[in-house]
Amino acid sequence: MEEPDALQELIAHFAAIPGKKVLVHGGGRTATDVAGRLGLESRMVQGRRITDADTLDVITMVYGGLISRKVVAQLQAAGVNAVGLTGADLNLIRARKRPVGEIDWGFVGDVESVNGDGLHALLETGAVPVFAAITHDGHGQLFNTNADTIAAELAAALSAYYDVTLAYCFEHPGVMRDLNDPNSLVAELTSARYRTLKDDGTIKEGMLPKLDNGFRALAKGAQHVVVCKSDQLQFQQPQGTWLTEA
Ligand SMILES: Nc1ncnc2c1ncn2[C@@H]1O[C@H](COP(=O)(O)OP(=O)(O)O)[C@@H](O)[C@H]1O
Ligand SMILES: CC(=O)N[C@@H](CCC(=O)OP(=O)(O)O)C(=O)O
Repeated sequence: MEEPDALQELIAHFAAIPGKKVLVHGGGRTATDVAGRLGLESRMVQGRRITDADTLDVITMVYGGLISRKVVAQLQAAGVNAVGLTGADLNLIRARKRPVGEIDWGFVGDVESVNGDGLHALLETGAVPVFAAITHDGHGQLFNTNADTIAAELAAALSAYYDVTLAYCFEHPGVMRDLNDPNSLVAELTSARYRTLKDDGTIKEGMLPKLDNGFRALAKGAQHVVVCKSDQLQFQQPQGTWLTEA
């Protein structure tokens, strides 16, 4: 979403999806860039950003401001009636501070609950919610929360109202056996196969939170989970990697 051309393409494909839809975005690269320009160093541990008070201000401005507004404006230009939200809006996503163990992540929140009724009511008005990766605790504290996790929690909550497909989009056709071979797509991924491919190093880095969250969403009721390229989004049966529980 942080490359203008890729964003334009994603917007066009997202706009073409029939039915009700929700978009979740991060913006970690831009947050790191803006923080650096303000003299703040960014530190990631286990893929999560250590978020002190200054960093929380930056991510609130970048995800909830700059990126959210740009995405909403481009969706409006594509004919999608988008509304930009954080988890604090309409009390949609509550979280609690990630407990301090060996590491204190600062203002990083783990999702506690999703206001499914509120989100369902919003979707039924015809609005298309666009979520920044920000949650709140209900007592005035905002949190930085991983975007893949938010998408999984929203998909699970919405599965009580709709037949939900959770799609994780990125630059490859899906989970690959070899990232340099475009013909090595893993079309179907069971949790057992995931463990094997993780253990032998085939699946790593940024793909791990997508798949961990994807399998959790399936276990919590989401009907379908796919990892794919954004150009597959408009198809009813996108090509990509479909997660299955067995
Ligand atoms: N087996 C795999 N198949 C596809 N992508 C993989 C695999 N293993 C690791 N990855 C990496 O996961 C990345 C996706 O995660 P990431 O870039 O962190 O996503 P985002 O920033 O959109 O959350 C890909 O760019 C790719 O480099
Ligand atoms: C707690 C935590 O790490 N939050 C992420 C939220 C952004 C995200 O998840 O999205 P991208 O991967 O697209 O940046 C972060 O600040 O990087």
